[in-house]
Amino acid sequence: SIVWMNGAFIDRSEAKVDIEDRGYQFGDGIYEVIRVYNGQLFTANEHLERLLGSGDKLSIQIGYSVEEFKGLLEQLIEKNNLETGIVYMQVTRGVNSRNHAFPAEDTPPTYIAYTKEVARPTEQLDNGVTAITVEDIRWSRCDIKSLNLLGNVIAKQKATEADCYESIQYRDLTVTEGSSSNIWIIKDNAVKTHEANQFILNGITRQKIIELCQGNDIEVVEAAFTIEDLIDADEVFLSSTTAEVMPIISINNVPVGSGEIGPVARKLQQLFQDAIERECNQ
Ligand SMILES: Cc1ncc(COP(=O)(O)O)c(CN[C@@H]2CONC2=O)c1O
Repeated sequence: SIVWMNGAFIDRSEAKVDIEDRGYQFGDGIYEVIRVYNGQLFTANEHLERLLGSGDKLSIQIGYSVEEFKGLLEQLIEKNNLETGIVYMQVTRGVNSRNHAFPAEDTPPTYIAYTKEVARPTEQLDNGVTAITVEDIRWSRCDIKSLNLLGNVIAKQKATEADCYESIQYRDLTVTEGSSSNIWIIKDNAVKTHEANQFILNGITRQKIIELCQGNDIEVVEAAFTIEDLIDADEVFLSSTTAEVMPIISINNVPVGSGEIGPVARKLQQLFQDAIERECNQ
């Protein structure tokens, strides 16, 4: 397959990273995962705006505009004949002899983008998934989509070891987000999710769901909720670029609500599907 690396389209086998790349040595970089349906990028502008925003927050000098990146990613999708999948895109602070402090400002970032076939998780979307709760041990800049993912990796590993799909993280007793997703509860027909601050990633899917709620008379509140609220919810679901609107039917082996996927999650799945069809004329 073809990857885009540092301005050139090359074969995947030629893509090499220097042993002193700061992404490799410090996790000093940022990334995005963008969905492709029907051979078309979905919510690319939002993802690429967030990528540039992550660069600003870390003072990584990104040398491409949203439009320039979008053009390159469309070429990459074309070259790999990608129909349904993702584009993984990453920018690090570049290569320099190992030193914690930033290298000279004119050090070129390392850019990589590659495609991957990823089917829609239809079985899980139809039947729901399971989750466990784990303490959120991450740093306090989770709003930056950085390569510093060890806290997320450990949380996801715990879910996997428990034969679950996701870990629901909490700080003190407040639910923050999943290891690679945002978390939502529904109680008395009101949808609630953690506010977008430094303790969660402001998911693009999260933003789309809020938009869909507001446009379809579904009450939605961006506010923190506790583990208690989670256990007491009528419905729970997670959201991410790859998981879409993913119902959670049990948490720590306890069924959520009736144990069946609820009507609000079903409605949001339909609205999200409609949004995909509109944008990717699927
Ligand atoms: C920590 C975290 N929170 C929330 C989300 C959801 O954000 P989006 O709605 O913008 O996807 C992600 C997605 N992480 C990407 C998405 O898929 N795989 C990943 O690592 C994430 O890693």
